Amino acid sequence: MKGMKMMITTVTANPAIDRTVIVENLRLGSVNRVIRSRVDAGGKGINVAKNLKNLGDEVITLGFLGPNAQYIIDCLEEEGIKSDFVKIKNDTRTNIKISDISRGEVTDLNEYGPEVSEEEIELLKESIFRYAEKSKVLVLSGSLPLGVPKTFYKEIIKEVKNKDLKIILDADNQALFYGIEERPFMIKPNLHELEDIVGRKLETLEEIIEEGKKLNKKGIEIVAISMGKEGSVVITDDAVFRVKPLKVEVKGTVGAGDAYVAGFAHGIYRGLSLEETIKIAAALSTSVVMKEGTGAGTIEEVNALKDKIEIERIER
Ligand SMILES: Nc1ncnc2c1ncn2[C@@H]1O[C@H](COP(=O)(O)OP(=O)(O)O)[C@@H](O)[C@H]1O
Ligand SMILES: O=P(O)(O)OC[C@H]1O[C@](O)(COP(=O)(O)O)[C@@H](O)[C@@H]1O
Repeated sequence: MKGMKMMITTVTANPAIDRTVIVENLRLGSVNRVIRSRVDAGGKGINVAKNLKNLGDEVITLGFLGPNAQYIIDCLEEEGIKSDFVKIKNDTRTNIKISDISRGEVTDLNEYGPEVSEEEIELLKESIFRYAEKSKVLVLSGSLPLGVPKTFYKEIIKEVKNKDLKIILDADNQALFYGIEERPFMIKPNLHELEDIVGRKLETLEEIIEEGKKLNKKGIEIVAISMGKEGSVVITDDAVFRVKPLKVEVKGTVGAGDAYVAGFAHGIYRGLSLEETIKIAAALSTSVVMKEGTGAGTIEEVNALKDKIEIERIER
């Protein structure tokens, strides 16, 4: 077993305590009553790890964690998820999610996150390098807290990239822009993030696919573009797939993108076919939108939804 790559590592540079408040007919500038509220351990890599643990994969999650974030550690321990965070001086952020059940909309108020020092950044980098050696899949997700250079993901990809380690990058803006330059194995921008990096609005599916293909041509093997209630498209060297959304009762969309990424990490880790992987990703993310708060999907939910996912091979 020595030297075998056994695990998936997820990185959350900017974890969050997600506080979801459920309201009816949110009125800005007025007093609103909160019907109920909940707190979840959040942040993209943490959510990916929660889904992967539910699917039975060997996963560890890394990142920065402030002195106020014992709650996150407790949640992860309770779910049996391994973690190895760099403990930092400043507090982890709290992200507020206002879920308006009358309109079926969630409004996210995401903080920038704590200021992180150069020494703390070095510690996380070293830790990622160490775990990458033992990993088959490395998931780099989410925003970067203050003080972390926008080239952070790019530098990591450059250092650890090799044919035995598949890197999934799920970031936005400059962190994604620079990260792409080192050609991770996969990226999963949502439509808005894709528009940000291409610098224009994309009105049609053809335009979206065109831009996805350009990214694939740069050497990114899987470009998955998620489009919320419109489903997703997946572009590889060999094919373009349109993944139809399922019509379900939506209770909260927070964590849907992370579940989608987890589905891919799972499929890649287990060597599943691309079509099976896409179905798992779509099923996991669908199960998350059917839950309040920052949800994660389960094996039972994936099994119940997976075969309902329709995938259309549109070209190549
Ligand atoms: N309203 C919705 N109805 C059904 N499925 C949804 C809905 N919103 C998201 N999803 C599922 O979750 C996936 C990821 O959602 P998306 O909102 O694009 O990600 P992100 O959270 O990264 O913005 C979609 O491709 C789809 O499978
Ligand atoms: O790191 P970012 O981009 O600020 O996003 C953090 C937020 O995104 C989440 O990870 C959810 O992400 P998705 O809805 O894209 O899956 C929350 O848990 C967290 O509050």
